[in-house]
Amino acid sequence: MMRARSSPTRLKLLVLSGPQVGQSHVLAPGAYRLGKSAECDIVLNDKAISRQHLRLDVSEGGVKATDLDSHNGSFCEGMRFSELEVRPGAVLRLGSTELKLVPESSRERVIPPSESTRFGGLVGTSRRMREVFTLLERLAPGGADVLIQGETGTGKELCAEAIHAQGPRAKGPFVIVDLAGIAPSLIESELFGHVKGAFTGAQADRAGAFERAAGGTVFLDEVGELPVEVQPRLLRALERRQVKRVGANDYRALEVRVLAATHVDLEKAVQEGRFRADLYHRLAVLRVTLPPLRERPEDVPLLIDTVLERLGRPGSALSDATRAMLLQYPWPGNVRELRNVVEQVVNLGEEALPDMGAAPAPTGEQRAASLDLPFKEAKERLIEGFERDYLQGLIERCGGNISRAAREAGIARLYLRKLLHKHGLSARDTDE
Ligand SMILES: Nc1ncnc2c1ncn2[C@@H]1O[C@H](COP(=O)(O)OP(=O)(O)OP(=O)(O)O)[C@@H](O)[C@H]1O
Repeated sequence: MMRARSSPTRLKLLVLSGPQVGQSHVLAPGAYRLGKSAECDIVLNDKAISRQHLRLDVSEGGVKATDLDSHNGSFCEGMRFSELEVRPGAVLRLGSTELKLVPESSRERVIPPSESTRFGGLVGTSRRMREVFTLLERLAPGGADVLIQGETGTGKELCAEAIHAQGPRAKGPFVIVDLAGIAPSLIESELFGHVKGAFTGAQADRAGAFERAAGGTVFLDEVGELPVEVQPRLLRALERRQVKRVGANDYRALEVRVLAATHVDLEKAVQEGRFRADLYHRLAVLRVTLPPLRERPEDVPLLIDTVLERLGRPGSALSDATRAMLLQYPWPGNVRELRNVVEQVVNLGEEALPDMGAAPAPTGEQRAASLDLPFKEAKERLIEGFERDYLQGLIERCGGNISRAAREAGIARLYLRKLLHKHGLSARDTDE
């Protein structure tokens, strides 16, 4: 096999299940054959795998997987494929063997997927979600603080509720603080409370969220929005389990579990100086990452049924054709968007489907395909794709700041917020 002398980001293949579970294979650039035959580069002794089952072509540009006409087929995220560009994080399944592509430096270990397809209100049949359930089953009863990461709509709040409900302080209060929805100047008092006269408008003593959550759990949503000057205070509260109201002199000891969630990459925020490294490390001791829905389409059918059940509607409320369409969609707004679409279809009928809003950005191939559609539909698709590309670039350029992005694009902030919402994108709505 040919190997290049060096490669910048090497990948490895982690065997998640099957007879070789726990093994890993570093993938230098080159071609690899996977199968039961001893002649293969990666031998997998799995009865349901063909002698020569799959080929992986690894180059610096990526990894291409080609099924070698195997008897039982090759699958990725529940779909059978004959040829596929595999991105890091993807899980391939051959027979009863699952293989995950991860960076070589990854310290990720094999997590056995939970037997259960739910944890509290969270449901999911995919391996990724059942791994999350295993972590949650281990973490929740201990009562430790947990950082929950995931894109918007992936279920972070639901996850926090479930950790609280299955933790030692389940009988205590569950207090939510949405840090993105509070003016930065009021955050400290919201969290820790204040004494009368501490600032203009502080007309009486007031307990903060930490005190109100005493004996229970405080959930800090969008913790990445915490102003830098308040960050040392949160760090102190986490380390010493005590808080001081704004304007007070004394600290009060608190028995409280702290759960925090973020949809932004906090590690990047640390590198950019927007988030303190010490606070990040304290928060990230125990982490749970909820995968985006587009990486686990196997979960879509159960999620649809769960939404229908919550609406008190039978599974037959959605036709097979609609279900098939929902399976194809990339869900930029994740489970929240799926829930909204199912509700819309149930209430307005299946003709509501073409107005699903956030159409995916069309690839070159899809753009060409849309030339076959009726003019109006083709035009709408292209515009949606353009909007999404434009907004993504804009938000990235403006560091996620809505005010700056609206100024740069020459549109009103409210309109920009609506557009972002429509496309399941998020940004910070703060005044600079
Ligand atoms: N795995 C899941 N199973 C069932 N329902 C889910 C799941 N994930 C999310 N939901 C539902 O999707 C909606 C959005 O979830 P939630 O509010 O917890 O997301 P979030 O990650 O906190 O979003 P944001 O970052 O925008 O605050 C809720 O209605 C929630 O009940």
